[in-house]
Amino acid sequence: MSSLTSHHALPPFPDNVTSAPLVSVSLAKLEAGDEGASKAFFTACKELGFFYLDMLGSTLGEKIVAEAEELNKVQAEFFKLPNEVKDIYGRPHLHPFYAYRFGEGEDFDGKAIRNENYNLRKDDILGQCERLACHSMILQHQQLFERYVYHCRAAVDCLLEHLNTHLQLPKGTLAKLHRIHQRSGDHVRFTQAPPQPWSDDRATRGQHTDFGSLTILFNWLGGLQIRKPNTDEWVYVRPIPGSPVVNLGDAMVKFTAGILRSNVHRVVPAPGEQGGLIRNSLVFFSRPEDSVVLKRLSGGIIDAQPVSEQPELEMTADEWIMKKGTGQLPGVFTAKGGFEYKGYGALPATPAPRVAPVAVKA
Ligand SMILES: O=C(O)CCC(=O)C(=O)O
Ligand SMILES: [Fe+2]
Repeated sequence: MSSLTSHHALPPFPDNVTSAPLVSVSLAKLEAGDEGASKAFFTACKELGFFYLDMLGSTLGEKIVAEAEELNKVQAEFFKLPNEVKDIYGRPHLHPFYAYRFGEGEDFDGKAIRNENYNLRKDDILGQCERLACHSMILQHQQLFERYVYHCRAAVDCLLEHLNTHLQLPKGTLAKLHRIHQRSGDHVRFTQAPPQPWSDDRATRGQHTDFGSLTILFNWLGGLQIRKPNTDEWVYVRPIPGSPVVNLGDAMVKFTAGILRSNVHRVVPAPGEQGGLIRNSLVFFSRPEDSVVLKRLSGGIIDAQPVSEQPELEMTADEWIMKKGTGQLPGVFTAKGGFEYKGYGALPATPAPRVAPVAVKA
């Protein structure tokens, strides 16, 4: 596998930092319906909401790994474009969310730097909407993007099917909420952070849960941290060649009334020697279809989850993404059916559009 990835060309992730206890789940085994792998996967989705998806030995998985390596080169090329060129594709003028964006920082010498990301939506890539303007170098790699989207979605569909089974939902329940050819907030994200000193402020502001369903994240360097459940302890996630990190987002918590976990995480400078390098990560976010209302599903083991008297924010996936993605819903949404606002500033002034009873994790 090491020849399939470029990790060997980078300084190693240090051994002297505590790393996150992510289990490894084999995609090949899940594809083959292996019961042990499926159980371990479901446990990881409930307990941590993060795991490694080992792509080795899966034809689909190895394609995804090879394509991620190619896209990693494309993103390095994209971020090298002059700032004024990248700004053409920036938010909010191009789009409030599916666009280029940067936050300002300082390098070790106090020089201004950009921490950048660029969201490319699935519906643009697959020609399912009027395409947002993008640079010609993105268009030159159209086929690669298309293959990547189809392949990541095939892996996501496999995971959703296993979840569907464990949740004892009617066959195809989750699949029907995530049809690839319907409009949704699925997107590919390029990210880049230059070497920079630790900043408490940036670390705190960066804490988040993902908004959607399942995220497939390729890391080449450390820097991703997760907060261990029920603690204030942050631990680094060690990058493993050929095994992207998969995590669950808010939608899965809402659909399952808190059975599944969307864990808080953040990105900080890579530890050790790796901290001297530009850090890129490549993210594929899957989301429910735009028109799906984010609320608990009926059926299977979800029906046994308690219902709280507290009102729940209830809106479509599209509304949720746009509000969360543009800072209108501060705070994180984790496993207990509610927001955590601590440390995230003031609550939004206007209440959310609709309310419904909230489900609280047992
Ligand atoms: O860069 C990373 O490792 C994680 C990025 C992330 O959490 C996100 O973009 O939501
Ligand atoms: Fe994230």
